[in-house]
Amino acid sequence: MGVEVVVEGLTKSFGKQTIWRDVTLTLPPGEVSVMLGPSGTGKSVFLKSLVGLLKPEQGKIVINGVDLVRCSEHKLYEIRKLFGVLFQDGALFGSMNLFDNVAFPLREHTRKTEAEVRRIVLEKMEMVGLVGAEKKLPGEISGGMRKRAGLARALVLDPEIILCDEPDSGLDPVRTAYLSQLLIDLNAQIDATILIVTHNITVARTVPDNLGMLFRRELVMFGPREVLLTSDEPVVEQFLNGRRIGPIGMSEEKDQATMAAELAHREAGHADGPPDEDVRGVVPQLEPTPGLPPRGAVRRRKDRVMSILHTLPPEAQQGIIASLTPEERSHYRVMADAGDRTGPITPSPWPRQGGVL
Ligand SMILES: Nc1ncnc2c1ncn2[C@@H]1O[C@H](COP(=O)(O)OP(=O)(O)OP(=O)(O)O)[C@@H](O)[C@H]1O
Repeated sequence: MGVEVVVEGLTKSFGKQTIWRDVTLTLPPGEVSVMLGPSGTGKSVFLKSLVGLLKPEQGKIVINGVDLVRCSEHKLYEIRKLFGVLFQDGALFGSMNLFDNVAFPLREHTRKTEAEVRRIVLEKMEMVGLVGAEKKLPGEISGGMRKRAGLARALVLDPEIILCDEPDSGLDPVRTAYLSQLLIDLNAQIDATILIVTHNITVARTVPDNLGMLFRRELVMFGPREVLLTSDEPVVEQFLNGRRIGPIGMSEEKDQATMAAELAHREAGHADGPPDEDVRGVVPQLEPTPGLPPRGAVRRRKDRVMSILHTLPPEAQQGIIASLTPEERSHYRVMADAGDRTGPITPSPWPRQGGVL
């Protein structure tokens, strides 16, 4: 199973520019999380900090009891082996074919024989649907294939934590849907902890167990997907709906006067793109492809989320309860019309036999 990543009070600056401050969140083991945020809010800096490529000035990143911010280079090297990272552009070596690109971490970091390297590389290339493309150069394949090759390379050291920086950038909506399914299938197969940075709202609504957002140098929220998907925070509403009107501006946040002027223009009839559609709300989460094992994280997450249900906003509670099966409702002792719970839930034991949940 993937490992837990605990981030506490993390602050990162470059010179006088604070990128974000006091970020606290936990990536639960084996769960899939997505981090949203307008361009330039430091999502990539956050991923690079998690893997130890950048050093935050304050706070902790604790993995397996080791604080990456303060540990020795030797410990950092050991902890880094738990990670597989898919960088934004795939970061493939242009002069190496896909096989050698994917084999690179194995040849660099392990003493495996060429026969073992071959077996592992072909296994991972099959997982991402690249069998037969081993001899191609990165320049000879499509962007989607490059992403998948980057993912295969991120998988060769059997990572327990996978970080994906905009895995969908440059992909068409259909390829993005395939990539989303691939990430969920991978999670079902290897149960790794996954953090994805994306601007794609469909990915954010359908892939993760947890959702977070960075804005104005802070973590606006991070938690079960239902919380962000039903939030009325203006910045969340603007971002999910892709609207111009709201606190996010072209280069930075807007001041109150600009926001008021934009609203006045709209009220005076200025066309502002498509009609006001609100995509907020909880939609079903992607499931692994039939035939694959169920995701181990699903049951663990349900137990975790139900234990904190009473602390969540009523809309999120309703979204969570609506997604429960009848067996789960009875296990968690939830009434059909429940919502807006104010006290913790005491689950009853799972039945010995009975349907798969
Ligand atoms: N090594 C660095 N030195 C100085 N500033 C940096 C460095 N890396 C990133 N930054 C700055 O940190 C800020 C956040 O950058 P980052 O790439 O993390 O944003 P992002 O949220 O991932 O943006 P996007 O969504 O556009 O990819 C930017 O202002 C960037 O210029």
